Amino acid sequence: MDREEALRALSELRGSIDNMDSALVHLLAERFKVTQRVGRLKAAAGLPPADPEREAAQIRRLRALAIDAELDPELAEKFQNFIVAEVVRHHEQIAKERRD
Ligand SMILES: O=C(O)C(=O)C[C@]1(C(=O)O)C=C[C@@H](O)C=C1
Repeated sequence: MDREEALRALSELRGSIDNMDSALVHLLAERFKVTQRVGRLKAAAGLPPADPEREAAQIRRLRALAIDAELDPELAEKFQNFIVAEVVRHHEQIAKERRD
């Protein structure tokens, strides 16, 4: 493969990466819209921001899905933990704003 061909192939692959990154941003936006509602619901009902049992079940499920999809389950777990930590932070903020 010469340099020209390599650059064409790279550009095509990057187009696909950009489409998938866009999809991820849209999915995350929807997920955070829903978790904001969950945060308000929990704060109104006096429920704790975090639910460790639910989190453990989500990790088990996502690790199994990742293995099935040939994705490193460690990556799936790290990604989920990163997202959920941010959600819990938002829930705590919502609960605090309700108290103040
Ligand atoms: O399901 C809940 O109870 C949520 O608050 C949502 C969520 C999530 O982002 O999936 C976030 C925090 C909880 O610890 C568990 C799950």
